[in-house]
Amino acid sequence: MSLDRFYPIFDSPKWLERALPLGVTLVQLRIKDTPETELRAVMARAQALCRRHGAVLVVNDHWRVAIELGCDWVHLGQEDLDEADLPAIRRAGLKLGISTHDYVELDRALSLSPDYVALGPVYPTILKKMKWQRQGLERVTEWKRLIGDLPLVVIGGMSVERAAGAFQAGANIVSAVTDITLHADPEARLRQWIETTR
Ligand SMILES: Cc1ncc(COP(=O)(O)OP(=O)(O)O)c(N)n1
Ligand SMILES: Cc1nc(C(=O)O)sc1CCOP(=O)(O)O
Ligand SMILES: [Mg+2]
Repeated sequence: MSLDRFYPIFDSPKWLERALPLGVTLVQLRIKDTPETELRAVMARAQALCRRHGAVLVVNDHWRVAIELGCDWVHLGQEDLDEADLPAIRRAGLKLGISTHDYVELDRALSLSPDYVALGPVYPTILKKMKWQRQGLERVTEWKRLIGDLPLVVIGGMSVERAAGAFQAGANIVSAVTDITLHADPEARLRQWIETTR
């Protein structure tokens, strides 16, 4: 099953209630600083919403909860990989997306047979402090050459206006957070994203 080209990331199921009815079909729930007991209920809510709308849910970081709930996808960064039980993740049938920011991380990611590779930050991001400088579109093209047929997700400072350039450079999927969540009219912005990427 191929993934949609638009991949928004949200920090609450409340956002899914707004985005899924508009036609978003691939979404990540990225929740930080929430106790695992509470997390389970939040993820279960997200999972139910995605199932109802026929959307793919990617659980960021919380692979144990993803296994417990029988989710389909998990996204892990390099630090997450240090403590993740990859055989358990695979036994549970979870598909795996992995973040990369340089060649060493890409080598490691590819050695783990991911189901997509993410590259970032393509442009500067205001969402979180990162030690990585902007990668730029040339790096997107290089990453696509290096990973071949694996889906390439690009992230970091992405916007509706920047999506076409990223696709031309070789990205398969564009991921975004603040371009939507900080927009004055997030629903209108989501509609623009869907129009631009379909
Ligand atoms: C699609 C996508 N790409 C990259 C990330 C970042 O993951 P990670 O490096 O683990 O950082 P956190 O998001 O956990 O802060 C992502 N979540 N999704
Ligand atoms: C969560 C995340 N990971 C990144 C990476 O490069 O791995 S950039 C990023 C933030 C994306 O938010 P925005 O679309 O608002 O820039
Ligand atoms: Mg992470």
